[in-house]
Amino acid sequence: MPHLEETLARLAPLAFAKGHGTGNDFVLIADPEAQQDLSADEVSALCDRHRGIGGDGLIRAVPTRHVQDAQALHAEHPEAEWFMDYRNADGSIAEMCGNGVRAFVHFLLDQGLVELAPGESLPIGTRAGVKHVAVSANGYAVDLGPWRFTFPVSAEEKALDSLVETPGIDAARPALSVDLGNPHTVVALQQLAELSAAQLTTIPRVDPAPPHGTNVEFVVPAEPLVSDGIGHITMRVHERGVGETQSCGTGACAAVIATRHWAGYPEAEAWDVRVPGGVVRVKFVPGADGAEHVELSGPATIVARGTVG
Ligand SMILES: N[C@@H](CCC[C@H](N)C(=O)O)C(=O)O
Repeated sequence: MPHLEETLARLAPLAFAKGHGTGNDFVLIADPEAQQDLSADEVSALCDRHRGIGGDGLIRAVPTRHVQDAQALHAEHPEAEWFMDYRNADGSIAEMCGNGVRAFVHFLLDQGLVELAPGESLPIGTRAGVKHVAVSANGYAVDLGPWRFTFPVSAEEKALDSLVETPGIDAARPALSVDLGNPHTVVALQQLAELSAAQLTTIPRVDPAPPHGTNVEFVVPAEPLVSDGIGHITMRVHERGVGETQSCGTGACAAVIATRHWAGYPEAEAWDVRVPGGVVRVKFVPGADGAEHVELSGPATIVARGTVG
């Protein structure tokens, strides 16, 4: 791998913004002419926290029509003008990012690349299909579409499909896998003290190992789980391709999906997920396709704009 400083120097002058959603932070790049298809080394250099800009991921805003592996999506959904090209901090590609897609729309608005009237939603192309993002009371809400258990589970089963070993947690714990376009493995813990004790500086060992890796969420349900119609859980996450992050939007949805299943589908109009970086809200909404969709909402902020070099 070339020296990090040389990699960054070659990219100069590259305009970027830095943003986050509940502390899940991103380097954001506008690429309207599709001239910045960055290599894994370039992404990890930009995301380096000591010698780069720093971020859990990098998001390139590129017109969908210019993205080679999104041609089918573009043909089917020409309305999704902008594509969220999401990369983890290590340069790997991820299919979806819930906090990222809110930051992405905030960035498009900030750069004057789109307009979003109150009550309207903006269709965004992603590797997990088209997602609609609208302004919400707490920032932005994204319809992440239908979700599924990675392995089929009946509503009656309190299913657990894998075991997760984590330093700081005494024994391997059972977990449930959820697919939100990207992979998740949710581990239920009983106590907040156990959640704090988990050491997430190394990758939790998931057995059987998911073929493309996974994001691992550790979740503690509140007692009572639902109060005043709102479900409450606390979560920490180890993200694939990154490490522990302050928040993970798709992870929060996976954690709610698993918790609701384990709890026998209690009535709740929404779920608040407390993460180290704040709170995101998860709702189940009927989709136009007849399937149950999961909606994520929360803040998105731009903290800086600059140029590499
Ligand atoms: N932080 C994101 C998820 C980012 C991608 C993830 N690390 C993966 O590899 O699947 C979110 O807010 O959803």
